[in-house]
This record gives sequence, C-alpha cells and structure tokens, in this order.
Amino acid sequence: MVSRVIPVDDFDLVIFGGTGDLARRKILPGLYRRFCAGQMPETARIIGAARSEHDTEEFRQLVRDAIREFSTKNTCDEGQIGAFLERLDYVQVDARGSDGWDALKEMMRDGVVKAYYFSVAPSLFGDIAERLQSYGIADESARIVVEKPFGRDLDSAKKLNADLAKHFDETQIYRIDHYLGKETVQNLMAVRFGNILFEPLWNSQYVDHIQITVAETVGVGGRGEYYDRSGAMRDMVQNHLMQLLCLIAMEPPSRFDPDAVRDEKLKVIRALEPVDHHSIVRGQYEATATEPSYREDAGDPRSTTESFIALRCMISNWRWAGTPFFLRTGKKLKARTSEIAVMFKDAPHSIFGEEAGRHANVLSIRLQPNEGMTLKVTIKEPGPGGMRLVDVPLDMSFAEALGDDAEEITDAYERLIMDVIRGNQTLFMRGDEVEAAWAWTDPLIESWEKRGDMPKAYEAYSSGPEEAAMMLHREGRRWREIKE
Ligand SMILES: NC(=O)C1=CN([C@@H]2O[C@H](COP(=O)(O)OP(=O)(O)OC[C@H]3O[C@@H](n4cnc5c(N)ncnc54)[C@H](OP(=O)(O)O)[C@@H]3O)[C@@H](O)[C@H]2O)C=CC1
Ligand SMILES: O=C1O[C@H](COP(=O)(O)O)[C@@H](O)[C@H](O)[C@H]1O
Repeated sequence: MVSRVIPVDDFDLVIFGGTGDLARRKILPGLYRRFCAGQMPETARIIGAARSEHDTEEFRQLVRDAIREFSTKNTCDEGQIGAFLERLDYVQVDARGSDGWDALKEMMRDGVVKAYYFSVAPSLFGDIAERLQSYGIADESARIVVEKPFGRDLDSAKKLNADLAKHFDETQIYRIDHYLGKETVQNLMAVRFGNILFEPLWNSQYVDHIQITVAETVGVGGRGEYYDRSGAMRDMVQNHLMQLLCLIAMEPPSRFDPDAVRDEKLKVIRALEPVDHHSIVRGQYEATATEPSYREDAGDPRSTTESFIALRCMISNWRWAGTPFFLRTGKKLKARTSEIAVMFKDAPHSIFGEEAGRHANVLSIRLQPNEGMTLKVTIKEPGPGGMRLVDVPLDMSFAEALGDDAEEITDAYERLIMDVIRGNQTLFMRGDEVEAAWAWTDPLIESWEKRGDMPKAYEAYSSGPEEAAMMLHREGRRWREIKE
C-alpha cells in the first residue's frame, strides 16, 4: 500500500518557545519528518522565537541535536538534516516587551500561509496575540496554535478565550489536543462512519459499557511542580480522555468538516451527567525500593493531588442512556497503553445451553502502542469435541495491515501542524468545547476539594488503587487488564 503525501502550501511558521522542551522534543523533529516525507514546499520556512539570545547557526545546532535525540523514526541522513536546517531562522523576542517584534515583522513574507505556534507558558498567550496584531505581523488569514493547558478551570479558560478573541477570529485559533492527532483516533471515526457494520450496534441496546484507559509507566518526576497544580483530572481527563469519549459517543456528523464534527462533540460534553463521589477514585503512587513516591516527586509531603483517576460517567441522551463510560488514567501504572474498549452485551439467548458459557463481543481500539483494533468474537472450538465455544480475536494491527507503510504513520504533532498549514480545524478544539469540558470537570474537582477527599495510595507499576477495581466489581463488571 502506498500512502500519498500531498505537499502543503508555502508557509512561514513561527514557533514562539522554539528553544523549549516541547519544541525540541515534538514540534521540530515532527517538522523534520514532514520535510523528509516531501510534504514541505521548497521555500517553506520555520522561525524559532524565544527570549534567549542565539544566532541562526546556534539555533540550527540546537535543532540538529533535538532531531538526533528525539526523532525516533528517523529515516533521513545527515544530508537531509542539513537541508532541513537551511529552512530555519531564529529571532530573539520578548513576549512581554518590545524587543524583537520589528525584526520578526521584517522576516515574514507576504503571500504565504502565516502560522504562529504558541509553545510557551499560557500566561504569555495573550501578550503574544496582542503584539502580533499591534506590530501588524498577523493578517486575517494568519493562524495561531495554542498549547495545553487551556486554562485550569472554566473562568480561566473563558478569560483565555476572550483574550485571544480580542485579536483573532475563532477560525484562526487552533487549540491543540495531541490525542486528536493520533492515527487510531482518526481511524476510530473511519471505522464508525465508514462501515455499516458497527453503527447499528453503537448504542445502549447493544453496548453494555465502554472503557477508556490511558495508562502511563512514567511518573511525574521533572514536571512535579506543574503536575501537582493539575493532577490527572486537569492534565488528562479534561482534555484527552474527554475528547476520546466524545469521538466514541457522538452522533454521526453530517460531514467530516470542522464545525460539523465539533458541534457533535460539544453535544456529548453537554449531555454528560454530573459524577457523584462514589463514582470517582483518585490515587497517588507509592515509593518503590529505588524510586520516590508521588509526593516526593511533587515536592510536597502533604500533596492531595491525584496521579491516578477513575470515573464512571453517564451520558444523558437517547443513544447512551443506561450505558456507563468508565474512564481511567494514571502515572506509574503497569504498562504504557491507551485503549478504548467497547464491551458489547451478551447475546439475548444462547441456543447452546448453559454449559457453553456466556460470551460477549469486545471491540478494542488501541491508540498506543501497537496501534490497531481487535474484535473479540465467539466461534466453535476446533476439533471433534462437540459444540464448545471459544473467544478469538479478529486482529487488525495497523503495522501489519499497512506493511512497509507502517513506518509512515505520522506522529500526532506533525499531522496537526500540517493541518494548521492546510487550514483544517477538524482535529482542534473549539473555544466552546473547551469551556463545556471545564464546566463539567469544575464541580467534580470542587466537590472532592470541599469534602477533603484524600487520594488512595497505590503500588507503583500496578493497575492503580484497589478501590478502582471495586467500583466496577460492585456492579458485576471488571476493568480490562493494563498490558502492552
Ligand atoms: N513539554 C511538554 O511535554 C508539553 C508542553 N506543553 C505546553 O507547551 C508549552 C511550552 O512548554 P515547554 O516547552 O515544556 O516549556 P519550556 O519552559 O521548556 O520552554 C518555554 C519556552 O518559552 C520561551 N519563553 C519564556 N518566556 C518568554 C518570553 N517572555 N518571551 C519569549 N519567549 C519566552 C522560552 O525561551 P528561552 O528558553 O529563550 O527562555 C522557551 O523557549 C506550555 O504551554 C506547556 O504547557 C503541552 C504538552 C506537553
Ligand atoms: O498532555 C499530556 O500527555 C502526556 C501523554 O501523552 P502520550 O502521547 O505520551 O500518551 C502526559 O504524559 C502528560 O502528563 C500530559 O500533559
């Protein structure tokens, strides 16, 4: 299978925070891969902009080092790295002052797509947006890309939206949620809406429940200070897990276009019921013999922030009434795996008698690692032993299905940046979606804060606190195993 790479229009992309961690780990290596894939026009340019002083050569060296360190799927040689670096420039800019803005304006070309990636602390978003306009650097076709976290509650998100809206139209604002750029997430829409097979079963009549798991093996060391102010709810649930929930639960949009898709996602968020405290389990990882506990990583021996959370959510609409959605995410869990599992109901009547046991179909959608989908189906056990039933997987690993092209599965960031250049907002969050997501999460957080609920301790590299397992056991269900 040969994938087609369609070059994007010529562009000038400015990365504010071009020397920072995210730019070095994700954005610049991602752009380099798009360059290698032939998606970047000959004259496209990338301008790093940050506070520290560098000349262009120093910035190029920083990017060369970043590509070598972080470009895992590196299929290019040093010659190509050199050719890519030719596209790079650097400008020293103070987001809060006047230094560098005239120089940046001088560097921007007319007649090409202008994109500005705000890979800086959110407290600088408003300052940069304001200066892009007051220095006449951004025209009405320019795009801005803003990173998470988009606020820490409804009020701060509203303020951020209002600050950006003073200078940019909503059609120019690209709020990144990198989970939306993951290959399988888009495949989820292709599978749901490109096949007749699943959609008739996609409702509470046939689906017993849905599990969304994003498990990480890493702890919060190194990001402890940021993380301790956020916790798993703000860091992962309010954005990534809710976006996955929306894509699984939404009604078919009339078209695969930005507003049609985002309108449907918004309806899901607005239909989410409040979650009471019996349906939330929060946890913190313990120390191992050699590694610190969450509280040590966070630098606060009394921290009540959760490094794990599990929730039971209900959606109040005709399609999903009665079907629980279980979400869970956490650090230092047993394996790094992200999966959506659609757990279908048992067949209404077994013609094979009680001894055949109970069998239910499961559709597992794996985001990472080993992107792919597995449908567990029931068949007759091979051999002469009579009508005995077994469950077997119908497995579609994207790597196997795509053969050599599996290498070409693009990383979320590179896909999303190319969408920005193309002017396609489908995989970006709209302002009202972000606000609706905070409107749902705020009361849950306030409720556990008011109650003084303490997170449960869990053993590092386990499946999380026992209480999370109990939450499902109480109703005769169980979590899927966390495994790669
Ligand atoms: N790192 C990550 O894995 C992730 C990060 N994010 C988000 O991405 C954004 C960037 O994060 P990250 O790269 O980690 O942050 P870093 O602290 O590593 O980098 C910050 C960048 O901002 C620049 N900067 C700081 N102050 C100014 C200023 N006054 N004017 C101009 N530039 C300035 C810094 O320049 P200099 O170095 O020259 O001072 C640096 O390039 C944040 O919003 C973060 O929440 C989101 C998801 C993951
Ligand atoms: O946004 C974030 O995501 C990462 C997990 O991303 P993944 O693509 O590696 O699954 C998470 O570690 C981080 O805490 C969070 O801010």
